[in-house]
Amino acid sequence: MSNLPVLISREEVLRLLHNNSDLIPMLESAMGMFSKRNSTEIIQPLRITVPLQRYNGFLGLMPAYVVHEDILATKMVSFYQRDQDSLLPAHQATVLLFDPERGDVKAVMDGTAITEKRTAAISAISTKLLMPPKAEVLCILGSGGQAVSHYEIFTQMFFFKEIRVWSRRRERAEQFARAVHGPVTVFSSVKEAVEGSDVIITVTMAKEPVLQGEWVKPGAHVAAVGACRPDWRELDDALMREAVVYVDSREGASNESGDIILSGASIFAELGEVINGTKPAQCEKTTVFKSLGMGIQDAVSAKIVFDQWKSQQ
Ligand SMILES: NC(=O)C1=CN([C@@H]2O[C@H](COP(=O)(O)OP(=O)(O)OC[C@H]3O[C@@H](n4cnc5c(N)ncnc54)[C@H](O)[C@@H]3O)[C@@H](O)[C@H]2O)C=CC1
Ligand SMILES: O=C(O)C1=NCCCC1
Repeated sequence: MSNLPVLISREEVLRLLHNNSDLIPMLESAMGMFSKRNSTEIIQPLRITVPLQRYNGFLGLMPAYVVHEDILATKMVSFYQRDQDSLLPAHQATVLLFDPERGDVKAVMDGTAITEKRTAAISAISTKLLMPPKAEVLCILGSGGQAVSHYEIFTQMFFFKEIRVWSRRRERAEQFARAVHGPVTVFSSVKEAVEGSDVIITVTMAKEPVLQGEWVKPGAHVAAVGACRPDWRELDDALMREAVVYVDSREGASNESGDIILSGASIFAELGEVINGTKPAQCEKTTVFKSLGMGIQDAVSAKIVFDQWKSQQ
């Protein structure tokens, strides 16, 4: 009979991934491996998304097998476009980590925390590779869970002289500023927040563009994390067409990103190709990294959490 899986809570996942020195190198290694398209090394089908039209939401299923590390996992994530006043969460996820040989589930862990941490870590990798030299001003558009996790890892990994935040409701941006452990300036308009910024992170639930290319400083890097449906946008056509566009996965971006599909922008490279050195990082140009999220990112993060958790029992 198989053993019962262990349950790892949100608090434990956050604690085990906080400041974890394995997260960035393991994500980079998996992304690089993915971009080699060697199907004996990485198996990751396109995300299955089940629309929940009645509730304005989706259920995403994200299985992945990282063969060289022998990590088999799947994430189930629900996400909803809620009314501004709704008290229900926008995202909830669970990750199942399997024993690939036996086929049983070793751990069931909070996937919402994994999603927050790994998505921010991937944006930080894109920024490390693609930001202009001497980047001084960071701008965050949005003030939810991803905004917080991005603030945390970006302040750990980089030094910005100024960090700005904008949110649809100013009081939410002020709430964010009180919640994070460090300086941040609240802006009331996207244009003012963005102008002069060297790195811009978009972490909104917008369906229409919030960021316009004409506001973006030439040479800036944009880590675009929201708008994960083929008809949703965060960035306008001008930005998508003028910038050099990088993605996490060509298949994911071509199927799921409204910013790419609707603007007709061409994809220059995957992040993994830059990591592998097979495509250049065009830091002198305006760059957009369009992130959709990948099962391998969850699998690698779940393995780190499980190994750390086990070592502390
Ligand atoms: N690329 C990836 O791997 C992942 C992407 N995401 C996406 O990142 C985005 C942020 O996620 P969370 O912070 O977890 O969500 P959240 O619900 O905690 O925060 C969303 C933020 O967007 C703002 N917002 C909502 N509608 C807006 C609109 N029409 N215009 C401007 N701002 C609006 C909200 O005020 C809030 O500040 C979402 O689009 C989510 O689907 C989430 C997880 C992984
Ligand atoms: O990768 C993920 O996890 C998600 N991506 C897009 C939206 C919801 C969660």
